[in-house]
Amino acid sequence: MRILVVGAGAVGGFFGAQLARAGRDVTFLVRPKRAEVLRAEGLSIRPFRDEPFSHTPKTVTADQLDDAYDVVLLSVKAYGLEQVLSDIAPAIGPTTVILPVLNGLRHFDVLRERFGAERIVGGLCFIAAQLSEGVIEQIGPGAAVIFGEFGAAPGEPVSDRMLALHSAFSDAGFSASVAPSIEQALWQKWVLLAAGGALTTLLRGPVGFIVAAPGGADVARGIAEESFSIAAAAGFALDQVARDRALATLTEPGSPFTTSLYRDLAQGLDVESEQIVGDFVNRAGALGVSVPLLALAYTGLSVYRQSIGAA
Ligand SMILES: NC(=O)C1=CN([C@@H]2O[C@H](COP(=O)(O)OP(=O)(O)OC[C@H]3O[C@@H](n4cnc5c(N)ncnc54)[C@H](OP(=O)(O)O)[C@@H]3O)[C@@H](O)[C@H]2O)C=CC1
Ligand SMILES: CC(C)(CO)C(=O)C(=O)O
Repeated sequence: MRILVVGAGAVGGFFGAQLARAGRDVTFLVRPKRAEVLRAEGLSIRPFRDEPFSHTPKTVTADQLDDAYDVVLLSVKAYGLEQVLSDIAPAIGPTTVILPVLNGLRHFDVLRERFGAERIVGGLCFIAAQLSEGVIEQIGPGAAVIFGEFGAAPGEPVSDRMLALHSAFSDAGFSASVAPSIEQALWQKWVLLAAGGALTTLLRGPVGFIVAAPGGADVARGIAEESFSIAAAAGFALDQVARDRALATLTEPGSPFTTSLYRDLAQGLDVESEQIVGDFVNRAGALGVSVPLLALAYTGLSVYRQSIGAA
């Protein structure tokens, strides 16, 4: 199975290098500058509490793409998606599966519109990683990619292409699984991410600092409850186990938990606030759910984007 990983940043670089190290046929679609760096230095990965490794990646730039791949793993930031739509077009054939692991949900409609719903599968990842000084560093435990066919119900037989994807992604240094319902899995992750992203960017620190500050744990619980309400109103209520797990993540004393949204903001970079928090808040409005804390966080992120000239 030929896999094209689009973007060799924190997420694409980590999962792509792990897949390549496990012997899978992986090519990275990168922009010319990144291609140059990768040619000179390779991809250096520092897994969390594990041996660092380097990989010499097979790379291609958009102008060199001339045939279809079996799987296109999309791992760019949301604000890079527009450009990617035209860049990847030559890689998309009649049976290509496009597996995006971007955060949020908006990109699925954009991809369906451009490449046809039949080529898009649901996907998400769990990892805490960053690219700094040329090294992709996994900064917390656990790495997982979860995927599934849209519309497949729990208990239904898994489609052949999901079985093939599962086999291609298995035993490669991270967890890979087919979700019983990818819609539910996407919402469950969105709740954790939007709540965690809103909380850590609003109060500007990791969960451990927030819950140790006066009123911090109340804000965390308030944001979690607002987030649970949006998912429930949208028809994707989290079960008690998932709620308890999310709440524990957002209120654990001493926890270093942040989010990619927070880490980007802390480094003065552009943030995916529209896709992660804005879309969430707007959906709450459309569903008649009151979310004052999430809305406040969204306002703060919008001010931040103006301050860095991104909006
Ligand atoms: N980092 C994390 O811990 C997690 C991130 N995510 C999500 O994963 C997605 C990717 O995030 P992340 O990996 O952190 O982001 P990064 O910014 O680290 O990586 C994105 C990469 O995409 C590349 N890129 C952008 N446009 C193109 C293009 N047209 N062609 C080829 N490459 C391109 C950039 O390359 P260039 O060098 O050319 O700019 C960059 O290396 C986001 O939606 C994020 O929210 C999800 C879970 C955890
Ligand atoms: C859910 C979480 C926090 C970890 O995968 C994430 O997706 C992110 O930081 O972007």
